[in-house]
Amino acid sequence: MVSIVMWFAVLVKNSGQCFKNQAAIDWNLSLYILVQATTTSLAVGSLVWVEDSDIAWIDGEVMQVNGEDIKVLCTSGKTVVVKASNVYPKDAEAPSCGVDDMTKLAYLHEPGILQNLKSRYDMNEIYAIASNGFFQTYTGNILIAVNPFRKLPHLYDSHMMAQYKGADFGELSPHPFAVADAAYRLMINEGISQSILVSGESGAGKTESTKLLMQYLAYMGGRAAAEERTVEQKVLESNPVLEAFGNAKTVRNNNSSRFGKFVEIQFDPRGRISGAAVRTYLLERSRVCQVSDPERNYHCFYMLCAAPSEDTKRYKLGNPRAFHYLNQSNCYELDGIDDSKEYAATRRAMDVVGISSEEQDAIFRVVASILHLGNIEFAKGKEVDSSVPKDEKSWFHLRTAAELLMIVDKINSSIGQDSDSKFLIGVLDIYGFESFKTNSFEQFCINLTNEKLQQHFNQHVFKMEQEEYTKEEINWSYIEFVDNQDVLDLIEKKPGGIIALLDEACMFPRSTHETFAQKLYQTFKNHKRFSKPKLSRSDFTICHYAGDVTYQTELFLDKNKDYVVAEHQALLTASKCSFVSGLFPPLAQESSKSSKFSSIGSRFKQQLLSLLETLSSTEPHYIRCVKPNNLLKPSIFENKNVLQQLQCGGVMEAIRISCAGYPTKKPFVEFVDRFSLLAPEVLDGSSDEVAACKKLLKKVGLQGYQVNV
Ligand SMILES: Nc1ncnc2c1ncn2[C@@H]1O[C@H](COP(=O)(O)OP(=O)(O)OP(=O)(O)O)[C@@H](O)[C@H]1O
Repeated sequence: MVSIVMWFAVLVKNSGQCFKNQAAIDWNLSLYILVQATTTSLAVGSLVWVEDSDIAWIDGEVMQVNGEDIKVLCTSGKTVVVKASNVYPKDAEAPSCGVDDMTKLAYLHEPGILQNLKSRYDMNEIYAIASNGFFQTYTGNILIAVNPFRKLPHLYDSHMMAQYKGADFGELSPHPFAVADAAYRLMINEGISQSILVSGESGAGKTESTKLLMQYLAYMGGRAAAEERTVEQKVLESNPVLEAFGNAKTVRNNNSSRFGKFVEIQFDPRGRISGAAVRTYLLERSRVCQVSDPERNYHCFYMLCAAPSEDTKRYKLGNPRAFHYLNQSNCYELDGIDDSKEYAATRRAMDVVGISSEEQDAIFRVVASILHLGNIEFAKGKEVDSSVPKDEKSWFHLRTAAELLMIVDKINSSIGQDSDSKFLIGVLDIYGFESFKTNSFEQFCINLTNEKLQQHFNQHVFKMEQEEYTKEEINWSYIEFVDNQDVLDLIEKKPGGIIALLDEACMFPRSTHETFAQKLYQTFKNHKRFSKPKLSRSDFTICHYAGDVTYQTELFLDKNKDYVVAEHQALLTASKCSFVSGLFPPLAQESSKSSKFSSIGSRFKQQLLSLLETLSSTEPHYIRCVKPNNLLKPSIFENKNVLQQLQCGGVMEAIRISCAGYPTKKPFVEFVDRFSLLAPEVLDGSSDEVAACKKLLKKVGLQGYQVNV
């Protein structure tokens, strides 16, 4: 028998005190118990989980206990001997269909969570709650959404929205509607702005979840149809417009958003939508000029090529195969998608959003020009090192170039912001943590975002736990706050952080990625979150909260530089098309040399700062999207893949934080039910559940529990 260390903390919540605005959840006595099991007993016959190289965790039965060595017969038939510290107890009573709220699991550990998600997924139950949120406010909960890769329309129809309206969180199955509903009601009842942070890797389902949240918020905050387009219609229709210009087929997702976005929905005091704003982050610009097989460029290019003939004639377009920016890849069509229909739908959505037909024409003219620009070939010029466009056609096309996502400005001005709005619900759809074989500047920025959001999450959860324990007079002094400030300092401290050093390198003409890497090695040689991989001359590794990532610096300098060549700027500013000239307003004359330098890294850092400021004034809710397989197919749940995403999404870290406190909560009555067999005499009928719990705990002689009544 291995040592038993168990903590029991029995908390009592006085009825009414915690559920101010909640009527339906009947916590009756409002009592619950927090139980922390740091290690558990292992005896012959115990059911356990052991690590497995193929499927991450496999279950089995303990055959022999030999000190620290445990012999386990796995369900696969093989026998393994493992260290006791690597063995986790399996709950023999866990329902085979899983539980929708994982805080109800008897053991809140990695294999238990994985098993629960898998059993649910096998039954098309794609949502589950992880991490014990805070019942007082319903914030801090994490909804896990596993991509079904199949249509489940019954989950999202108007009947479903009606069901979630007004239902208490936890009363119905976990769902994005439940999260949106909780956020909406908290906003109305408490007058506090809310945010819903949706993250996950590419193809995990962030955009789909975001759309569901927006759909629900529009349903709750919509007004009766007026003669004009309503704000919520505009907000919803901004999605297809953004997708047309900012989404593309990649190997990981046929409709991948190549930018992050924060949609801020503003409400009036009566809870009706009164305005909205979209903020976007880090559009992948390089895709416009460079696409690799079998990916596609942004959808809008193919749509325009498939437009009705009067439009294609006007824009002098035709077969996408004729354009260099599209024919670098052999993929032109998408399964089940008709680009000509998408073109019409995008035009309709632009109408709804309030983009006039002249503006639409200007936008599509720019899109067409980009395709033509890509076909310009250059010939050697007369002067040394110079080149000239090969022919007249090329000169014509050179006058029109633009940056696509400026469309966002148009959407924002058209939807309109409500400057009087006191509260808002923000929905953040942002790329999750990324770690590939090669990681460049984009991954660096994405991972910085995730570090910042993780810190925000940690602080929030920790603060809430602290408040909860203080209220219950539970001693929490031993709970350590996990902080990742050191990684953030490493990346963004000014002066001296990686971004600052990168900016410095970009300003210095003789810098190369190698000199930049050398500078990093020198500066951070003793930093515990930084290392130089052996055998590499220019890579560096950061130890992120979600794991180590090695970055290749080759393109860091080029990708960080952000300027438009002065001559190009002048040319575009002079455009007779006001849409084009508006994209490149003239620069202020007096700007000094240093302020002229603008870097993507620093600008992104500022954007993040402002995002975090907004988020800090809100109560956060979390949705972690999980992609169960890389084949984008239904019914395949790859354990290792999922586990890695749970780690990267901070789910495991969140659970670790919870485990630092009291991870498992059970009502008193359940506790007595489950453990009274240890001392059946406590159920003598003379005492209530609280007293029975106390007697039980005393009887079994456990140390280290707290009872607060
Ligand atoms: N709830 C869902 N029901 C049915 N299918 C879904 C659901 N969520 C996602 N999918 C499928 O998965 C695809 C990818 O989802 P989505 O575009 O939302 O991913 P993403 O996380 O936003 O990816 P990226 O970061 O690449 O933009 C969708 O096009 C859809 O086919």
